[in-house]
Amino acid sequence: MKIKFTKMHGAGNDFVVIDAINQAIAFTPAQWQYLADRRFGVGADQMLVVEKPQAADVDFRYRIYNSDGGEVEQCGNGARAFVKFVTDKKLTSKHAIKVETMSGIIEPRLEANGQITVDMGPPILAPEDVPFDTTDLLSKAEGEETLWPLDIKGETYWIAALSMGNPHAVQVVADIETAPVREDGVLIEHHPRFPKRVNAGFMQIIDAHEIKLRVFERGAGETLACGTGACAAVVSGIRRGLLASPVKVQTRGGELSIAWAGNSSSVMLTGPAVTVFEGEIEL
Ligand SMILES: N[C@@H](CCC[C@H](N)C(=O)O)C(=O)O
Repeated sequence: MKIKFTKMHGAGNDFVVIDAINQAIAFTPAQWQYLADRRFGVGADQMLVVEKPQAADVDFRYRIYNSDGGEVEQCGNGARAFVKFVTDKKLTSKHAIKVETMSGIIEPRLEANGQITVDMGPPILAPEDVPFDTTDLLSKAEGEETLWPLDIKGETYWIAALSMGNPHAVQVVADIETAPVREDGVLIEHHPRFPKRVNAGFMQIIDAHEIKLRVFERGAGETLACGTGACAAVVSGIRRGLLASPVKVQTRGGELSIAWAGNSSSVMLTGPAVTVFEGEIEL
């Protein structure tokens, strides 16, 4: 079976995007892994699938697969690539669309300057909904945020646990360049207190309106940028009293901007989306 795809990226977080409205697909986890493989396949952090919606009043269904082949709830950088893809392929004539995901509806829109803003919905803060197991843990409060101790290799890291539809553990580090993102990231991802695993974010505060961020993503390893990771880091920074909206997020792949008015308001993610090439692959 030959499949048409588009290779895209958002701040260096790269994607294989597949139109499943005009071609039928049903892949095994091994086939998703093959597509994501940088040597034997196309190469991507995530695969994004465009489907017809199931719910009423929604334009599309957006499905997301990590490079390990697992389907996940949300991908912020991918949402920007998604709206560029459906616009470029003329699957819609709208510049603002409603998209159904595993974790609810998000609303990406094309800005006049070519950037894309996504209404990612409100953050989910209750530990049981992240999900994060707090049994017998003693938390500490910082501003409005609750920080939890996480034991990694005999050391205690104080993390904020929150969800943007997908789970995140965010910690503040003094220097992003020397932070043990890969070594500790994989241990945090698989920590038994996160039953669905977790994306591990490491943020360095530059000032109230700017951070540097690296994320070790669940199911994909360290990526050049993580959109939901940027949302989670900024929400936790604002709740800790360290940041004020809007916040510029410097990642290794480019710049994102996050705005959040607090409480149950939506987190707004702005950044680029780029098409790299089109192709066809035999599966
Ligand atoms: N790169 C993404 C997040 C993709 C999913 C994540 N790895 C997970 O498993 O939750 C983003 O831009 O948000």
